[in-house]
Amino acid sequence: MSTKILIPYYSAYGHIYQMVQAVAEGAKGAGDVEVKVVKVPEFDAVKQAMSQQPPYVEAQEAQDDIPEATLDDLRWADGIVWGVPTRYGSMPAQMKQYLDSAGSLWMNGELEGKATAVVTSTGSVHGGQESTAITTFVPLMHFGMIYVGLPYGENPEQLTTEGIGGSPYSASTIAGTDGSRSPVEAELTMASRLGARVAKVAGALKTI
Ligand SMILES: Cc1cc2nc3c(=O)[nH]c(=O)nc-3n(C[C@H](O)[C@H](O)[C@H](O)COP(=O)(O)O)c2cc1C
Repeated sequence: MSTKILIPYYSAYGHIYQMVQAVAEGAKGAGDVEVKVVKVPEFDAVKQAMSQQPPYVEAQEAQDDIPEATLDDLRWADGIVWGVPTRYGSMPAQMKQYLDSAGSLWMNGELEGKATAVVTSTGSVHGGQESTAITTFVPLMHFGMIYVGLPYGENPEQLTTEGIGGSPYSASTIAGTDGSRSPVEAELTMASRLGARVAKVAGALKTI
């Protein structure tokens, strides 16, 4: 039976959306893998507040066809890669609301033993690349998931003094303080490798 990888994400301006597409490609390339990309619901208040901001409106329109994340998606998955842009050094409330809505799954241990990983994005180089991944790790441990990082051996791009994303804790990108930077090849490559790694780990865990 194929390994099922779920990629729930939130992306206001499209950077995380690009990164999770790379994760999906990597996961699909890892063998008999089925991938589902889903977006967590946006808040009405944010939709309204941003309705006159073209970068937000255009990025949302590009995601129109992506289905909204449900709790059954989490049940369906063997492995889950979360797409989590930074808000004040940690996850956005939209993503937290989705995690909080999964209380019944936590109570029933339904996510225990599933492989998991994080893809993140910040405005600036030091704006929370690592803190967002590490703080997202915390609820994932409460769910009993098995966290998959981004090893240096497989991702030598991390060994750099340049301002690019990627750390042992997560694949990541930098949006730029005005949002004008797009994910670069090295960041997309690391995201893709992370997708493949989670798919392989999730597949192996199914056999235990
Ligand atoms: C309310 C808010 C808080 C933010 N906080 C941070 C932050 O703490 N550090 C940072 O580098 N960028 C911060 N940003 C920038 C976002 O992280 C950036 O827009 C995002 O990573 C882009 O991803 P997206 O295009 O997928 O939405 C913040 C943006 C907003 C709207």
